[in-house]
Amino acid sequence: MAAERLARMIKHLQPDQEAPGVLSMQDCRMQGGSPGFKVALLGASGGIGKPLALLLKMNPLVSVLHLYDVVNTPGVTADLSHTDTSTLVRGYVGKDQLEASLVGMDLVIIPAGVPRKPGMTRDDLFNINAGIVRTLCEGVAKCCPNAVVHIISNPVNSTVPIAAEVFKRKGVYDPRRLMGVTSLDVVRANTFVAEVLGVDPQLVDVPVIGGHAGITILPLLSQVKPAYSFTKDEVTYLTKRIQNGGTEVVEAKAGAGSATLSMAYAAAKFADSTLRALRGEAGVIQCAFVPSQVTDLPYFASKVWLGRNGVEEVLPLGPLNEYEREGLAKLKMELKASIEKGIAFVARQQL
Ligand SMILES: NC(=O)C1=CN([C@@H]2O[C@H](COP(=O)(O)OP(=O)(O)OC[C@H]3O[C@@H](n4cnc5c(N)ncnc54)[C@H](O)[C@@H]3O)[C@@H](O)[C@H]2O)C=CC1
Ligand SMILES: O=C([O-])CC(=O)C(=O)O
Repeated sequence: MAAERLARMIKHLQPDQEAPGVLSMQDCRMQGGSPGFKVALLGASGGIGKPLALLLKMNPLVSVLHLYDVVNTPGVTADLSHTDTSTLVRGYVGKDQLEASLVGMDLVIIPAGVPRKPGMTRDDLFNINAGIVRTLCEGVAKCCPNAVVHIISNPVNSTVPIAAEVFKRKGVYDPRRLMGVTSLDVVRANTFVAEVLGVDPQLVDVPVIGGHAGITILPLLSQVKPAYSFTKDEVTYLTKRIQNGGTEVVEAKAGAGSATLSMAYAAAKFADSTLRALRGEAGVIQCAFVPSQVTDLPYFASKVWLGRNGVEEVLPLGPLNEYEREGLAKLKMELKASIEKGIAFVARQQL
């Protein structure tokens, strides 16, 4: 049988090396294995990284998965490589291996960086995470400048502008290929709205716009699907709970970090949508924090149409009610400051 013949040809695969003198896993794929995308996960040993790596390895669209971190990727990779899905997983550890982890990648997902503890804002993470995102994006610019990049590291409202400025400085910027991951806000909104409506959350779709911190997270409950007319109290409760979802988890974890499992779930869904769109599937629409012209801010989260090139079109916000218009007016000042902080950070750097 073909599968047995291939199995005999692959004697033993170490995470980072192909067995000498036998067909490489890549060769085997070229002889009939499932084609797919090459995905790198930077920050793969962390609270988000590990479950996200598992979910990506279970995705048939991912043919090669590179796990990069400054610690522990050999163990994570060895463990994950024993799961019987066809995705080839390789591990890379330490900054000397960053470039090798990035060469040839189609999609790079970045959850590297420190998480919040109770009492902190996402902006309190800026001083550490800004430099991490900058360095990782320099690697992307050098080794896989055409890759789509998903930024998870907080504060997303600043780290996405940081990534963009790095790519601009390196001459590889394509706004269609840079996305801040805000899908957890949508996942939370769907869950909390479904609780109020008493329906399956999989049937609910709430667009969430703005950014990814506090009041910059603005659910558009007037556009919920299936259509529903919430009371004023329901709108206030749901909006605050969605805006506070991250803090709710940070407080419950009491110093042990922030959302990891729900974030991995949301990131895996967003990655799957992106890959389906890159493959040519029509009609893929998700919310993301992207370079945008739908408001007067240069970056904004809203529904985007994903396609073969990444973001094909940033969709208009649609009709907002008075509560949402007020929320939008309030969030813009905070979001503007966070965006400018990211841009100013890169302007001060020698890249
Ligand atoms: N966009 C969103 O909706 C969400 C964003 N986050 C953010 O994601 C980030 C990661 O969160 P967790 O996984 O819980 O944190 P964690 O501390 O568990 O894991 C972070 C990982 O990044 C690694 N790392 C640190 N510096 C690195 C570098 N220079 N290169 C590569 N890897 C590096 C660490 O070794 C660690 O394994 C945080 O900034 C957090 O605020 C968290 C939840 C939701
Ligand atoms: O709240 C945090 O620090 C992590 C995060 O972004 C979220 O859970 O939405």
